[in-house]
Amino acid sequence: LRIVEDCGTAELDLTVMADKFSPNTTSDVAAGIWCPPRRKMTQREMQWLKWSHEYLTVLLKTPYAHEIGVFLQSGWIAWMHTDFQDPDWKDLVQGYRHPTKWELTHLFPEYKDGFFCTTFMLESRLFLPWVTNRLRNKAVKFVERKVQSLDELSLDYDVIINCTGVGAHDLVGDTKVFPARGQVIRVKAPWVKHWMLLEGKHPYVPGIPYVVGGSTATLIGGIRQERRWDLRNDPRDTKTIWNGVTTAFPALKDAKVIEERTGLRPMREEIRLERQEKTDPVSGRTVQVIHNYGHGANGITWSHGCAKEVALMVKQLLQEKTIKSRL
Ligand SMILES: Cc1cc2nc3c(=O)[nH]c(=O)nc-3n(C[C@H](O)[C@H](O)[C@H](O)COP(=O)(O)OP(=O)(O)OC[C@H]3O[C@@H](n4cnc5c(N)ncnc54)[C@H](O)[C@@H]3O)c2cc1C
Ligand SMILES: CC(C)C[C@@H](N)C(=O)O
Repeated sequence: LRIVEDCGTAELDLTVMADKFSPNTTSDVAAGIWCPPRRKMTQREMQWLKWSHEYLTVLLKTPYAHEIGVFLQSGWIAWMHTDFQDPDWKDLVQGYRHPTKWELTHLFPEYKDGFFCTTFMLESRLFLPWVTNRLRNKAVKFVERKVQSLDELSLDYDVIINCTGVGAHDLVGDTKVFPARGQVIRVKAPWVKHWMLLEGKHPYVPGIPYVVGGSTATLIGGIRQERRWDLRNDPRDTKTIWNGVTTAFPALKDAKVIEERTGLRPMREEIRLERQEKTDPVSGRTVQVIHNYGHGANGITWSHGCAKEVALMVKQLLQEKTIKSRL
């Protein structure tokens, strides 16, 4: 969508290729809260976050924001330790502050610190169908296909944008990418109006439970299993989620279950967003690859900022006239 909006379609013939489309992607499993990781950010990462935030600000003011899953929600991260450090992006979200004494005493007993803020929600299960329709209306093609190697595409396309998430591990043999398996339960609990995420080992709350209000359902979770690849819902994880969430937030005990989903967060030490020139081993034809994957537990948060940089790279390629038109 960013490429279409920033580069136009006049010069471009675009195809979106994937083995799974919405509602069957990792992004469809995500809660969709705009919350970056709490680590030191580079200047480039801060730029992506600013671009993402700006884009959501524009979407929020459209009359169809609610239909595409964009809205604001306030909430807390409660932190078990006293060493909590304010993140570099704290001024991008609204009203960032530490929890009050009342909140720590009554909402998050035993937790020591954390923060409260108001931030965006972007629900992929509503947003992705909207993007798909918009792209179809711009004559962008959609092809369901599993790609085994980028070489398969180098005869038919001038630019390949590799946004394969955890799939990049096999597709381009990037062993730095690995899954952090997550499982979530969508429940009917319209009384939940805030997100709450508990972090660190608590004396009696099991796991790392979280609750996030959505436009039609509330999402509860807290599973994070590194290097586990299977996508089936595991009843042991269901139990862990229920025990953690209902111990911390007893009002959820009677919430009706709508569905359970499992997804693989595409973990990588840093996001890979870079250009690479590839020469087809058989034909000798050169193709431009833009890699954009490895967004970890926060891919919805990064998405528009990274997409904007990809669009700038495509624009640059068009200016260099190194490509013709097929993406
Ligand atoms: C439980 C859970 C909760 C989360 N909550 C949040 C949240 O609240 N906020 C947030 O910012 N992030 C959250 N995330 C993280 C976020 O979901 C991911 O970072 C994001 O979805 C990654 O998006 P992606 O497009 O890179 O990957 P995906 O959504 O996995 O999309 C990759 C696409 O590439 C295709 N593909 C892969 N390999 C191939 C191949 N070889 N051939 C063809 N197609 C291929 C796939 O079929 C898919 O269509 C959460 C993740 C989980 C699991
Ligand atoms: C919903 C969020 C509080 C947590 C989400 N990023 C996850 O990876 O599960």
